[in-house]
Amino acid sequence: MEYKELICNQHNLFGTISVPGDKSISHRAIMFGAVSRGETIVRNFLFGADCLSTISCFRKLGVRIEQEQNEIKIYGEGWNGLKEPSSILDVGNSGTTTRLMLGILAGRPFHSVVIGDDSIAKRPMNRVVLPLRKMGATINGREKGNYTPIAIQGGSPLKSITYELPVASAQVKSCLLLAGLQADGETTIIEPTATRDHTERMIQHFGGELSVQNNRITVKGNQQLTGTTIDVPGDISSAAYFMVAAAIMENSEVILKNVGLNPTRTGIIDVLIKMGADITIEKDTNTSFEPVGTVTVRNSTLKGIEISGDLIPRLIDELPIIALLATQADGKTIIKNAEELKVKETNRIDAVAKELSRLGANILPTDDGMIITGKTPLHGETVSSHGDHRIGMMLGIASLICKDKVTLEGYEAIEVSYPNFFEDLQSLIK
Ligand SMILES: O=C(O)C1=C[C@@H](OP(=O)(O)O)[C@@H](O)[C@H](O)C1
Ligand SMILES: C=C(OP(=O)(O)O)C(=O)O
Repeated sequence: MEYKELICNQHNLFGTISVPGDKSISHRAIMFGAVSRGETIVRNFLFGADCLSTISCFRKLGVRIEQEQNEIKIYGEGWNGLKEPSSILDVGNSGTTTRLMLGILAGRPFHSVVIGDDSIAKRPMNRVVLPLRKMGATINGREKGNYTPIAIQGGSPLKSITYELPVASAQVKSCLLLAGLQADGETTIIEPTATRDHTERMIQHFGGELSVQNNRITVKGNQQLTGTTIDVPGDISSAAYFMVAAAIMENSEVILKNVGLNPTRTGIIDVLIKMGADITIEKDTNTSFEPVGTVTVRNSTLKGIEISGDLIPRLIDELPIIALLATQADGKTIIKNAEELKVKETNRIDAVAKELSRLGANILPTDDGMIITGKTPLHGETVSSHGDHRIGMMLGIASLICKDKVTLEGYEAIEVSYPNFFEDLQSLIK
């Protein structure tokens, strides 16, 4: 566990940055490139630990993936280009890699074993294992297949299904769409609430067929995809830390370029607007399959709001930094319907409440979210990332407004999605 003394007692943040590539899109670019025929070029790929785990797994599955300067080249040979791995597929800390890859492996005629770190070993896999078994895959694992290590044997032709998701999860939806692309017949996934649609966009970008009607997504089986070029937008989940920092620090203005503005991901912008933040959005015109633009945030007076319902999947990973934002807003912020936070890299309801309370925030964990009462001044303390990148970065921003020294335990966790987070933050401190 590494300790880092964080930057504290700052009053303004000023400048322009481009955050690194989107994590969800980077994972998918590797996976779709790997199962397509022909070359795929990925620009602005996120070189974070999670996406590197995806590359390492697909290399073990026999796919040639090369890094050339800042680009990744994937030499796909179609679904049949994947080969039985001779060693365990290690997903590290990445839930996205685990769940999406299982959807691909379910249709491949070989045996593989998937393992990850201690956090992955606690994250529920039944949400993908049960429907994949319905489609015909043989999956075994700890606690009847709910936890890694998981062994999967594909081979028998996959049966298409119509499946209503019990939880709003883009990972489960994507896993089943990836299996559905290899199945006989049409697979339909019904979502309770819209979740990020990067997989749907990517299927079409790689030349596949897909139809979306309201909350029903249908893919035809036995589809062969074709390699393409992907420009990964900047990750709005990473940009969120600087949006919040600029909103809560006196005399600040941060301009974020090339931020992904897919409407299934922009809940953080809706929240900032509703709380009274000074924020402007300028969409780029020459966007490809994912919208991007420039987001400018300046300091302003903020008020507490309720965050619940359909909004939750549109900002699920931003809730730790939104909790910090709420500590600097007047009145109560109530976060509801966010029980999914309990099964992320750590239990994010408990971790956020515990660490922000240590810094002096008034925050009450609830069964499906939290209640934050502001505005509270924050003070220095030793805090922990709980091995979770999003908690680590949220505390990195919190320390900026703490009066005195904050030490972060487990700061190496931020490698997962934003290896240069502290360097980029430092560049905005004037
Ligand atoms: O599909 C994806 O890329 C992701 C979906 C979300 O997870 P769930 O599908 O579990 O909600 C999100 O929390 C995760 O960071 C990335
Ligand atoms: C939950 C996250 O990722 P994953 O599920 O891929 O581990 C995240 O990045 O916040």
